[in-house]
Formats: sequence, C-alpha cells, structure tokens
Amino acid sequence: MPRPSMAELIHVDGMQVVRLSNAEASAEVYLYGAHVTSYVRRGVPKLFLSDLAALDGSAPIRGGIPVCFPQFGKRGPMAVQHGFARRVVWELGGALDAATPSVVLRLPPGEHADWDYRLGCLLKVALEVDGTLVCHMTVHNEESERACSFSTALHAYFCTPDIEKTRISGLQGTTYIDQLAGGAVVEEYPDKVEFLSEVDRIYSGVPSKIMIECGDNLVSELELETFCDAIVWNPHVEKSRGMADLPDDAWKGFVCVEPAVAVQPVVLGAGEHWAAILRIR
Ligand SMILES: O=P(O)(O)OC[C@H]1O[C@@H](O)[C@H](O)[C@@H](O)[C@@H]1O
Repeated sequence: MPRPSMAELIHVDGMQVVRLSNAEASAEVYLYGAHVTSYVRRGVPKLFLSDLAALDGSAPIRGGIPVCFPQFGKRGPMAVQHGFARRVVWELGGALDAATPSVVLRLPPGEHADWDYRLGCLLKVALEVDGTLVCHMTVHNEESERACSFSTALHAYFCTPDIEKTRISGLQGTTYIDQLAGGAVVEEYPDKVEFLSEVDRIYSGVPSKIMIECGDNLVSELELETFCDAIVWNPHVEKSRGMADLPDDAWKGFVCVEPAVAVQPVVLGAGEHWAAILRIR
C-alpha cells in the first residue's frame, strides 16, 4: 500500500517543524528560517545537514536549504550576511495541506538593522506526486509609494558521496564572479565544474536545469524558474576548519548549488510582486 500524503506540525526539542510526506518522498521544514532541513526521495537523502548544526534557533542552520533574503551574502545594504530571513521564526501562512502535501510560510513583519522596507515574503514547500521537492518563493513590495530592491538565494546543500568525483553540469558558457579572486569575472568553459580546492562562485545567466553528478551517477537535478543566478560553493579543507558548526571533514560530503538573484538585485515598484521556483529531484 502506498504511504498516504501527510502534512503535520510537530515539535522537536522545542522547535516547530512541519513534516511532509507522500508515497515517494518526505521533507522537514523548520519554521525557524523557513528552513528545509531534510528531503528524502525514494529512500535517498538529498540534502546535507551538518552534525554540528544549531537546531535550537540560536544561529542559522548549517545545511538543508537556508533562505537568504532580502540579501544574498553582502550584496545589499545589510551588514548581516545573507539577510535576516534565516534567523527568524516564520509564521504558518494558512492550514497545512495534507493532500498535496505542502506548507506555506510567511516571513513575519519586524524591525531589522539596515532595513526599513515592508517587503512581504512567502515560501511554499511542497512534494509533487513523483516526490519532487518544490520551493515556491513569492515577494511582495508592500510599500505604498517606494520601490524596493532585494537579492536572494535558496542556499541548498546537496549530499554527494564524494566531492572529489562531483561535477556540476549545465553551466558551460555562462560567466561567474569568483568570490575568492576579489570578484573577478570569469567565463566558464569546461563542461563541468570540479572541486579540487575551495569554490565560491556566483554564476549568472544560468539555464533552467543544473545537474549534480558524482562519477557516472546523477546525484540531484535542479530546475529553476525566474532564478537567473546560481552560487556554487564548497569550503574545502581550510575554510571548513574555521567553521564551528561543520565537522572538519564534512566538506567531502556536500556541495552547495544555490538558485539566486544576486548579481543584479530585483527591483520591485510599490505594490509589485515577484515569484521564483526551485524544483529538486
Ligand atoms: O557561513 P554562511 O554565512 O552560511 O555562508 C556560507 C557561504 O555561503 C555561500 O553562499 C557564499 O558564497 C560563501 O561565501 C559563504 O561562505
């Protein structure tokens, strides 16, 4: 008998977590950060979560899919890296939908340093019938007169069996900003991105399909709508040593591929909406 579709709100060590599942897949979403911490399809865990991740709301969660909003990295007016959305508890934006199954989370209004715009943000997380994970992000400029700009990324950490055999395909012919070379702009010419040392790149003009492969196997596939950039990141040996919430050798087991709008910010006029979708399978 196939497992029935389900969406439920549970408490894990005092944190609110939504669990979604259907016959093909399951996912967990913390209300803290609207953060997908787990996605398993056909028995295969797709997202990396650090064994040292803070899961008590004291710091952004290392792994899963952090929501970087209203700023990716330092690309905006805020001093705080990746914006504030991954550091606040989001609200349920309606009843859980067990049939789909899905949950809608809403970024709560609040005061934040270096930010004085009213920008509404919703994240819908759903599982499709074939087990595909869908993250549907919408942003609404709630200002009555002012335009507002933002940058964003769904900072997904993908499990991979061996980073040294991992390749990202689909980016050939695009250009990237090399964050490790003072922002130099480089053309991507090999057909696959490799990880022989730290990689921290913002690719722009990316296609709608990006593949993560390990050896001859397809590990995960991303489908993007509206997101026109993608950050590819792996901290490798040295950077990992300096990260308190990541075991020293954990870098070998994940790669971040982060659908984004980061090179040019999105500018929304008063009252305007923006929407983007990431599908993972
Ligand atoms: O440690 P954080 O704030 O979660 O950021 C992790 C990484 O996130 C990536 O998106 C950035 O490109 C990297 O520069 C950064 O190191």
